[in-house]
Amino acid sequence: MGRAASKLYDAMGMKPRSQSESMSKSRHDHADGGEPVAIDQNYISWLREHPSALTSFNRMINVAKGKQIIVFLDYDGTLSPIVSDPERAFMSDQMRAAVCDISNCFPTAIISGRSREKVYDFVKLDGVYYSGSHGMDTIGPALKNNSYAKNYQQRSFDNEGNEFIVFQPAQDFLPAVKKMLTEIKERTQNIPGVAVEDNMFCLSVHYRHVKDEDYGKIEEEVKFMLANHPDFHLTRGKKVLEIRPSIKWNKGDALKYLLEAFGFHESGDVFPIYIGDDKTDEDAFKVLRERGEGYPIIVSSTPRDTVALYSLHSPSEVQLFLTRLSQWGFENSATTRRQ
Ligand SMILES: O=P(O)(O)OC[C@H]1O[C@H](O[C@H]2O[C@H](CO)[C@@H](O)[C@H](O)[C@H]2O)[C@H](O)[C@@H](O)[C@@H]1O
Repeated sequence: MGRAASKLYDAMGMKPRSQSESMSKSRHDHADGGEPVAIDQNYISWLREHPSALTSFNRMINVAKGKQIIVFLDYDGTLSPIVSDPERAFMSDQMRAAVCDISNCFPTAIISGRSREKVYDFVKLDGVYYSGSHGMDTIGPALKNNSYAKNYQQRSFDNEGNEFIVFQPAQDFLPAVKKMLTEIKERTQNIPGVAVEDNMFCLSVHYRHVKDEDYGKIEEEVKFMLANHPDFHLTRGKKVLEIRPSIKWNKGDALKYLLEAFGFHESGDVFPIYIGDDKTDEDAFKVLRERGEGYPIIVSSTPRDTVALYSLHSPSEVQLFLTRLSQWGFENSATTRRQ
């Protein structure tokens, strides 16, 4: 193990396991050439409050034993690294294999700010449930009765004849979103570097490639447009302004909806794991904290304000975590359930 890595673990009072050892090595191994390494003390302190889900793995499994594990994943920044072109946020084949293995062990859903179709195009796995538009467009298993508005749920069948439900609680907003898509494209077309992404029930206005001095113009245009659409509001993500319908529905509500659809509404027998990197994932972390169950995990390489209890440093660590979890799932298939 690298000198810096062992220093990090010493500082945290932890004895690294073999898997986390190799991951720490890639993060902190620059010291092996003899050069002094600056370890971010703030990150180390933050890690004490949000321990690595890899180093806490055995503790987690002890609590999860006998319960139904359900895995919820964000997409950008969690399953794929943040890249400069949103159209090229591809997932690696290794990550796809890890998610595929997980979905063969436990019910698995991906909840993203992107449109549901776009996430499916990136992930391309059929054994996974998808929720797009920050949870406003969710495919879940078909429960006979659930407590959600029937008029926003549509029953359907996949190619193998399995029944599922598409739940779109923001359906009434669709015509307005389409109009706003055209309007915001026109309003920002002369600002170099802007990219508008159609996420079906939400719109993303990306400014990653916009000059700092032009940022104000984008915000102004978005706010000007929103002034005429009081049913919508603005949220902020990573170099992106997001226009969303003002309904009380977010990734946390989608998580609750899916838990009920999986048959675990108010059940003490479930162990939901949610992994995400963005502000919008905090709503899902909150739900797990309020329910007092499961494992909210933030993906971050820097100290961040979060209600998540555990952390992973990067998508590569997410992959390690999923691989380790599915290995445990396969080895303990008698004590785990796959719906
Ligand atoms: O909920 P998520 O799956 O995390 O989606 C949130 C937004 O992610 C995407 O944008 C972010 O990732 C891009 C690719 O790495 C990056 O270029 C961009 O700057 C980030 O903001 C996606 O394009 C958005 O539509 C999602 O809302």
